[in-house]
Amino acid sequence: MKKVLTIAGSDSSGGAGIQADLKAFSAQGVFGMSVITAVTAQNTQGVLAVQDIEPEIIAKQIEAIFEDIEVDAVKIGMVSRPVTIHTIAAKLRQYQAVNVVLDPVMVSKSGYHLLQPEAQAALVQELLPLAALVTPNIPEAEVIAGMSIHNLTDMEEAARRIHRLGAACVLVKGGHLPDDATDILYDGSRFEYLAAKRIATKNTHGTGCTLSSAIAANMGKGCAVTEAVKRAKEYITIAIEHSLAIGKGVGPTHHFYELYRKAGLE
Ligand SMILES: Nc1ncnc2c1ncn2[C@@H]1O[C@H](COP(=O)(O)OP(=O)(O)OP(=O)(O)O)[C@@H](O)[C@H]1O
Ligand SMILES: Cc1ncc(COP(=O)(O)O)c(N)n1
Repeated sequence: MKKVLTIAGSDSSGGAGIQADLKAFSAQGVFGMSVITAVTAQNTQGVLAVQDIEPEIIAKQIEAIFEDIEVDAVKIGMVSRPVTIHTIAAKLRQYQAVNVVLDPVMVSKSGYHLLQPEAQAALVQELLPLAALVTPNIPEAEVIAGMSIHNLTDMEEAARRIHRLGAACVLVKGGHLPDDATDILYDGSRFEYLAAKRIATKNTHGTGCTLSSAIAANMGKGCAVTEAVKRAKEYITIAIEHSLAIGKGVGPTHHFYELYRKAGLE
């Protein structure tokens, strides 16, 4: 079985972060492992509090895994602060981690700054060059590329700029634009459009976490980036179609729908 690691924050409500990542890994049939960077007290309505994990413990978690287990892919999510980023980058370089997918989480759907603004530069300088793929949403792509994005042409230009900053491939996600949910993948030479009809639901908590984890899982299974992104896009679309009206706010996606359907448990 392939073994895939998520380095991210814990979401107590189970819709985003580490919890979403591990559910997506299981649904994709890979063995999931986790390095927790921060513990958030969070639900479908917002983030109440965050406790960052000390860098020594983050480093030890990474060491514990890489010293013992072969890691087929790594997904990086919430990284909070500069010292967290330095620690993760140094350890991933030390262990020559492969198939690194970076979801540059900045602000939660509820508006909480999960990445301190002063950590943005470190994320770009230290984590982007380690990434086989980076998956910014529109606001994140705007910050990293230093431009505003209103349409698909702007998304292409942002992808070019982010590629120049050191990421091997860039997936700019269109979930935040008003039209169809079209994402654009750029590998430094060509653009690939991944289109899906916009699903009318408010329950999109953790969509970016789920997508990047499903991509990492498929890369861990040996897919090239384009194939991994195509499979993950199909997965996130089904997970949003069957998203769950849990809680009073923005509910989570439904990871196990496909498995339930196949087993006749729907
Ligand atoms: N309403 C929707 N219908 C269909 N697909 C959607 C919808 N909203 C988002 N998506 C898709 O979900 C994936 C995640 O995109 P999105 O832009 O929401 O990421 P994100 O903002 O990083 O997510 P999050 O911050 O919630 O983890 C993309 O493939 C996007 O196209
Ligand atoms: C621990 C953690 N990681 C990532 C997100 C982003 O997800 P969203 O934008 O849906 O709030 C989150 N809310 N919490």
